[in-house]
Amino acid sequence: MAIPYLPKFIASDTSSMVGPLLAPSSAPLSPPIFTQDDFKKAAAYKAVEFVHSGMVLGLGTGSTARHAVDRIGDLLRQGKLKDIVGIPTSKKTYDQAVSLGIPLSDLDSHPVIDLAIDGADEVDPDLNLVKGRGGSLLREKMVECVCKKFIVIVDESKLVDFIGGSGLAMPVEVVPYCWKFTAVRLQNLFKDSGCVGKLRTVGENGEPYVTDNENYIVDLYFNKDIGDLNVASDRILRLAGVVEHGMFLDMATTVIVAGELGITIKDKQ
Ligand SMILES: O=C[C@H](O)[C@H](O)[C@H](O)COP(=O)(O)O
Repeated sequence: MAIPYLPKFIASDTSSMVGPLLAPSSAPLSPPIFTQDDFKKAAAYKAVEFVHSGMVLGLGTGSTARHAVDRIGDLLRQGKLKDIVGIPTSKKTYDQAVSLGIPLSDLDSHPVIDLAIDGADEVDPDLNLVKGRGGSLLREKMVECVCKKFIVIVDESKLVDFIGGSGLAMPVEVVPYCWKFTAVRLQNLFKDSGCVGKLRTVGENGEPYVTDNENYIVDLYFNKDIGDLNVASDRILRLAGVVEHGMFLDMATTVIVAGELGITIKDKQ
């Protein structure tokens, strides 16, 4: 069901809206132009409506999740939310939450989480996800697999017909030791899907990207559907040297999608 969201969204925060939304009413009527970031923010704000005082919250990572974390910080500052405990899913989110004064803890002290809100790189029709293109998949999965409710927030560009369907990376976190050996083994698992595995690098010299957990990431690219996702997951996780992969299967309880037509809320059946 598509819910018209723009009037509420505009009313809640106009400070970062693009020009046409702020045009005076006397201006000639033209269709509002929304950026992808506007959609991310709209989805994030809608998700934060599910947050209640006293909750233990998984705080996601990425350009969409950071809007949710900002919003939670705002509501705490305004006194509209109280007694929140945040469990950040990355060092970056930890820093953001600290800067906003959100009280934080970890899974050792809070092994059960009421609600997590996070972005995703791909969402398939069954609400399976690809996550980790920002490199935070391991901590995200650790936090989000112990949530009573996991709300995923995306703009409509993240919807795919099948996992891998965007043609972009499905990240796998691997230990640095003999990463090439592991990358080749990963690639060989999915030969039939034309899999290519590439070490994620940063900077001009192509240094390996290092995760918060001091590991590397091998990005897998497919040119075909990889078939049964649970089988694929098991095969990846059985390889020594693999720490975790970015397929989040059967974990999302709700996906909030923002796009040209408004906000759509999809609940896990
Ligand atoms: O590692 C990064 C996370 O999984 C992000 O949640 C995911 O990549 C989506 O990020 P963004 O909201 O920036 O598209």
